[in-house]
Amino acid sequence: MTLPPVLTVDHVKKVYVTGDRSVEAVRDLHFEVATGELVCVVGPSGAGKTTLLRCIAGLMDVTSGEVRLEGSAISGPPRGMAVVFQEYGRSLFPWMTVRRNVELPLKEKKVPRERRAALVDEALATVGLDHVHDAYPWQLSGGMQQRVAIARAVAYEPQILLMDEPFAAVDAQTRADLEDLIRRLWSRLGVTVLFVTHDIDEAVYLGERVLVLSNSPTVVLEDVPIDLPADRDQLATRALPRFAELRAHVYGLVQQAKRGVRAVPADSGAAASHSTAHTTPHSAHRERKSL
Ligand SMILES: Nc1ncnc2c1ncn2[C@@H]1O[C@H](COP(=O)(O)OP(=O)(O)OP(=O)(O)O)[C@@H](O)[C@H]1O
Repeated sequence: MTLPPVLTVDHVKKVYVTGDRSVEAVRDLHFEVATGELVCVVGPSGAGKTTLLRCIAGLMDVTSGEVRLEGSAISGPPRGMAVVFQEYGRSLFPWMTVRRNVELPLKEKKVPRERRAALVDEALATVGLDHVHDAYPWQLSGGMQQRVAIARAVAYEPQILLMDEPFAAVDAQTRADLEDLIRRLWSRLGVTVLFVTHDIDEAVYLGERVLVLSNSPTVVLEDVPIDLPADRDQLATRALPRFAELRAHVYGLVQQAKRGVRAVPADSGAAASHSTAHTTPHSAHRERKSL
């Protein structure tokens, strides 16, 4: 049985208009994300990745087309979404403790006090920060602050978690740890994740699918299924020949996108030619392990 899409991006177009100038950032983006999928989005700089995420998050109106969450059109920030941005320093309130930062959206959602406390405790424990409840964000490292931002998103119990370059500002080791944290959270909570990144290796390592965008005005150049085993490991997964094939395929697509290619033949790449060990989102769910 196929699950209905939790998210539908239905022929979305976005034109920025400033005075008498207009920029067509997104021309015609169309894709669906099924419940429980982890989908990564890559594309050249300026392809419209942030624009797309802001439209999905209801932070900006689309020019035409529609974004639907569980079949209902989005016309403002929907309750069922949480967003983690790159600038953790700006997304946390420096005058509030870690605990208060994580709790704030739950207060706004009118979650009762006891339930709030339980959700905050669990989220901070899940990201490995149960020892810093009373610290202030500025007392923590960059990687820890980004964990707080992730805990805040997770405590909110979103149907869909949007992430915009969330690890771009942390060091390589922390980045690898946070990637594994996202895989574990996704696996344990069954949350749907849409993850925007510049990093092709990261997209292939994390995703069950990678959407490669053309350059602006943007369309989906290719929707690449990532048929790697669901249980991922920074060393073993990245050493797989299939990982190298997929990385090369996505890299090639991004290079084409930079040159202005806007459509690729359906049977052109490694991704399409490999069918063994394919892990669908639903079979992946069955294989996932607990934290
Ligand atoms: N507020 C705005 N007003 C006018 N044009 C904008 C605005 N924001 C973005 N753009 C334009 O829209 C296009 C897409 O920008 P966007 O920031 O969404 O791309 P991106 O893929 O996220 O870029 P990057 O990877 O460099 O972060 C670019 O041409 C950009 O100049």
